[in-house]
Amino acid sequence: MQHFEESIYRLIVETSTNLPGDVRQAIRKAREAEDRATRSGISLSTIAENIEMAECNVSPICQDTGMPTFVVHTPVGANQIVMKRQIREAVARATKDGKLRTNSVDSLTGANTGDNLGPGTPVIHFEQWEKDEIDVRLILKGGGCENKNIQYSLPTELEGLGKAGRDLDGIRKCILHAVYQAQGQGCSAGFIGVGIGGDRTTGYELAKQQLFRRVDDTNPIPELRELEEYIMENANKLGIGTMGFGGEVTLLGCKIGVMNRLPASFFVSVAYNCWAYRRQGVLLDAQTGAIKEWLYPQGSEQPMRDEAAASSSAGQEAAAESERREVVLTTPLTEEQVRSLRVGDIVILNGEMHTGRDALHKYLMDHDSPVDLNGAVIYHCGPVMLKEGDSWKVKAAGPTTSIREEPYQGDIIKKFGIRAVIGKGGMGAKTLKALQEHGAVYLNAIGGAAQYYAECFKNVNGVDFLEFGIPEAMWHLQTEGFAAIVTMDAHGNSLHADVERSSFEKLEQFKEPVFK
Ligand SMILES: O=C(O)C[C@H](O)C(=O)O
Ligand code: SF4
Repeated sequence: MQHFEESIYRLIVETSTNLPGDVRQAIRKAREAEDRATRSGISLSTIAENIEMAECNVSPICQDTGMPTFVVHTPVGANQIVMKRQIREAVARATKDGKLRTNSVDSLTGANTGDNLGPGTPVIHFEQWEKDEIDVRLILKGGGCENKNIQYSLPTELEGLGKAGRDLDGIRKCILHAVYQAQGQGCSAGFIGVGIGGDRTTGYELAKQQLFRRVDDTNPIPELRELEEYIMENANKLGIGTMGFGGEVTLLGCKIGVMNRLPASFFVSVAYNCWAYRRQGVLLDAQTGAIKEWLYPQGSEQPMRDEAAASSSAGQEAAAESERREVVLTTPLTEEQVRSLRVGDIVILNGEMHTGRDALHKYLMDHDSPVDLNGAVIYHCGPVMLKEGDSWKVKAAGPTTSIREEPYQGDIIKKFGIRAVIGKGGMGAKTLKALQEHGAVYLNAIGGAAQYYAECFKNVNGVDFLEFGIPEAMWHLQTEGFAAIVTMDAHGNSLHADVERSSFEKLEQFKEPVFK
C-alpha cells in the first residue's frame, strides 16, 4: 500500500480542480440551450472559462471546497485503520498546498483547525466488498448548496403546489418545490439527488449517494426514470436560470433513489449540488494502492472552450452589449455614483475592496472597523489564501451566499458608510431598504467562479482578524477589473425579488396531478 496516500492526494487534487467530463457535458448543453446574450448566458460563459482556468492553474474550481466525503469499498480484510490515517494525511497535505480551503470549524468556538481535520471532518464511509480492488469515491460539496438541501415529510401542504400525498405525485411536487426554494442561492444551475424513504438520516444519505451516479446514466426503476425525465423537463420551466438571473436552464441533473421506510414516516430528502459538482473516484490496486483507473470521465476529455459556438453567437452578444450598460468605478465610491446605477448594469471595479462574511458582520455590529469603510466595497467572500514567502496570494475567491448576512447588512451599511456589497444569491427586504435610504448597491458576482475572480486581485494590501480563520478574516485586496451585475439598486429594485415572484407563478402551473 505504499502508493495509497499519494493516490488519495491525487484524487483530492483532481476533484477540487478538474470538473469531471459528464458534469462538463451537462454545462455545455446548458450553454447551448441558453441565449448567450442574456445575464444567464454570460454567466455560463464565465463558468466555462472558470472551469478551464481551474484545470490549467491546478487550483480550486470554487473556493468552498466543501465537506470532503469519501466512500471507500475495500476487499475483505483490508486494513481500514491505516487507510483512514492516510486519507487524513492526504487531506491535510492538500489543504497545505491550497487545493482545499481550511474548512473545518469548531462549532462552539468558531476556531478553524487549519488542516481540514477535526471531529466529523473529513467524512469517511467504509464498505467491504468481494472484489480485489479498492474503490474510493470523493465528493466535495460546498456549504452554500448544502444549505439548500431540504427534507419533506409526507403528507404535507406545499406553497404553490397544494397537497402532496404519499405517492409518486406527492414526490413529484416535493422535488419541484425543492428546486424552486433553492432559487439561485446554491449556485444554480444545479444537480439534485433525491432519496425516497428511509428515516431522516438515511433518507439524506440516500439523496447524497445519488450524487455519485453519472449524470448521463438512466435509472433502472422505470417509474423513477420517468420521474427523473419529467423533473428535468419541467423544473427548467421555472425560469430561475443560472445564479437566479432568470433563464431557460435551472436544473442540470436529477437522480432519484428509493429505500424502505417505516409505516409512520414518508420522507423525501433532496440534496442540492451547485454547478461546481465536484466528485471523482479511483480504482486502486489493493496491494500497492496505485491508481488503476479513474471512475468518472476526466475533465480534460471535455474541453469547455467552444470556438464554433462562440463565434456564431458573436453577433448576438454585440447586439446585447449595446443595450447593456457597463460602468467602470474606482473605490471609494460616492453616493452619486451608486445612485446612478440600475438593476442590470454591469459594474467593473478597481481599487481596494474588503472581504467580509459571517464572523466579520457579527463583529461589526458592536465594534469599530479596523479600516475606514466610508465609500467602501465589501465582498462576501471566504478565499483560499496561501502564504508565499512573506506575502499572501489569493488562490481562489468567488462570492459566498449573501442572505446569511441579512440580519446585519442594512445596519452595517449605514453605520460605516459602505456603498457596495458584492455577493451572490441576493439579499432581502431589510437590506433593499437600507440600500435605498443610504445610497448603496448590491452586486451579484458569479458563484463558484473562484479562479476567474482570483485573477482580479493584484495584491493583498493587508489582513485583519486572521484569528477568525482564513475564510472569515477581513482581507484588503487591491482589485483590477472585477465585474459584477447590479441586482439590487438604490431605487428599491431587486432582480431577486422579481425572479422569485415569477418563478412562484410558474410553480403553480404544476399543481394538478401528473402521476396517478
Ligand atoms: O463558503 C463559501 O465560500 C461559499 C459557500 O459555498 C456558498 O455557496 O455560500
Ligand atoms: S459558492 Fe456556489 S459553487 Fe461554490 S460551493 Fe458554494 S454553492 Fe457551490
